[in-house]
Amino acid sequence: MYFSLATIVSLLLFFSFLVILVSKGKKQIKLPPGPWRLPFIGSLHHLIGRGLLHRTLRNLAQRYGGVMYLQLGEIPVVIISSPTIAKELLTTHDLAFSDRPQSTSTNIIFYNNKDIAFCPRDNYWKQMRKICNVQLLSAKMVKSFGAIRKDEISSLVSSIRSTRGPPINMTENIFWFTNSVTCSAAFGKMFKDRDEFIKLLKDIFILVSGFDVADLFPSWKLLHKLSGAESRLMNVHKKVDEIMEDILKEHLENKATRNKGIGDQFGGEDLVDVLLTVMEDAELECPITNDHIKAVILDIFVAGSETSAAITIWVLSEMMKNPNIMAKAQKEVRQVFRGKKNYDDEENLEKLTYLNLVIKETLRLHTPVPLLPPRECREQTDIDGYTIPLKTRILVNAWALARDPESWHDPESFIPERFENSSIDFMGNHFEFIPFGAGRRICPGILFGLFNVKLPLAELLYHFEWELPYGMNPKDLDMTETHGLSGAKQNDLYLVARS
Ligand code: HEM
Repeated sequence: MYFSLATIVSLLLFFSFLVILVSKGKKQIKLPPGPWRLPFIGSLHHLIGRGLLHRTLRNLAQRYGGVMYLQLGEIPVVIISSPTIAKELLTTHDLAFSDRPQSTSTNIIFYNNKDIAFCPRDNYWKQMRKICNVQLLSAKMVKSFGAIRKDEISSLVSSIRSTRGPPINMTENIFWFTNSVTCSAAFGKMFKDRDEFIKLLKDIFILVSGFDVADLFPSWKLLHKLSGAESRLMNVHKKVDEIMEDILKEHLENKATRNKGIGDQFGGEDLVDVLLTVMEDAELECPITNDHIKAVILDIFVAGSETSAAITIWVLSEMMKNPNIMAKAQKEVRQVFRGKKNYDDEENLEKLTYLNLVIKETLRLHTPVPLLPPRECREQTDIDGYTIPLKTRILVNAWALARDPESWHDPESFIPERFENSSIDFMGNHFEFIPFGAGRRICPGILFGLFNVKLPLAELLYHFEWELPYGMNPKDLDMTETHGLSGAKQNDLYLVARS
């Protein structure tokens, strides 16, 4: 059957007319403004090859506003860069925006997102957040890990003391410290595969925090295979799973012996013990299995260790760059600790007022998670006069909020004193400063993380004088941030320690 050209044109005109009529019948939605888009890739050309993502997004937001719309491949994304709009999103509309989108990498690593950080906001997430707040990361539990922290810090101090002269890779040492503390807290002191496990965690962090282009084209299944990322993820996952299975087996055997009253080979209760006890609770709304336990424990490592290590390294770097700040913080630590028999009691950390200001200012200037992990819109919502359609991904640029010139005086400079006599805190109430996020999804590990930052800093200031290697001028210290989604320092920090 053949149609003449005139018939085809008439049909096309008829259908276009129908489409216009139908769309006029629907309520018009007003998307937030954003840069121009290309077919297929959308706005990707505004981001690729333009440097660090959070900086590029801030530059675009300066042109298009605090709420900006991008089309990244097949994914609609809204970027929030204004404290007022962040507040509206994370308080008034938090319920609509507390879901997480699913991605291939987190699905593979976290046992089909059976963890807390990347799982959707469902009853399972609610149950696990509660267990996290009340048991795993409660103030009581975190304080009970004080002995582990003391042990690990004294190994770090001894190892630095024994170096006697040559530059020390502080980035590696601090990363090892935070992971060792987390390992002992999660698995107990007798964990035999610790070194292998910590190495694998580094790989996981790189794979999970990368910007995987394949995730932007979910319908192109082949792209995931071609990029090679999937097989790398499966490989690491398999190795980590074998180690974690062994840990669970050992803990179950230990629990059985303990129940028989034969004694405890592992020392006090660790996070795996707590989760195994939770697993036995027949009243749980969402029963948990070994995979859930493994996913939650991995979460604690991935979400907690790199962030704490990154911020500690930035504090050290900023103090090396600003010798006056270093001198003031060191004087305070020595005054507070001097003459005390138990100087390393963690209560003393609270008395380090100036060091706490330095940490706060570092969290502002070097936001460890510059773009908060993506949220997904679960119902169409109006924000600041614009419509955010269902399933849109939301990226809150916490880094941009912390440098917003309308909220901060001289935002690019490192000035710890700005927080003196200021009520601004990082508990998710001041939207110009949300290094731990805000709303229902706010970080549950703030206390655990802060102990892992304050303790090594205080001890390193107390025991050593610090110098840059090879007579380097503090002005020349490289402060470049890494690529990827973490805001860590790109190059390792090397320092010379004098006892
Ligand atoms: C300085 C250290 C840390 C920083 C800067 C940090 C930052 C963050 C941020 C920005 C989020 C996302 C919040 C949001 O979406 O609004 C988050 C979530 C999370 N963090 Fe932390 N974190 C730190 C330490 C820790 C530690 C030590 C742990 C565990 C021991 C931890 C466990 C988690 C978990 C489980 C989530 C997911 C929460 C959810 O989605 O419900 N974090 N963290």
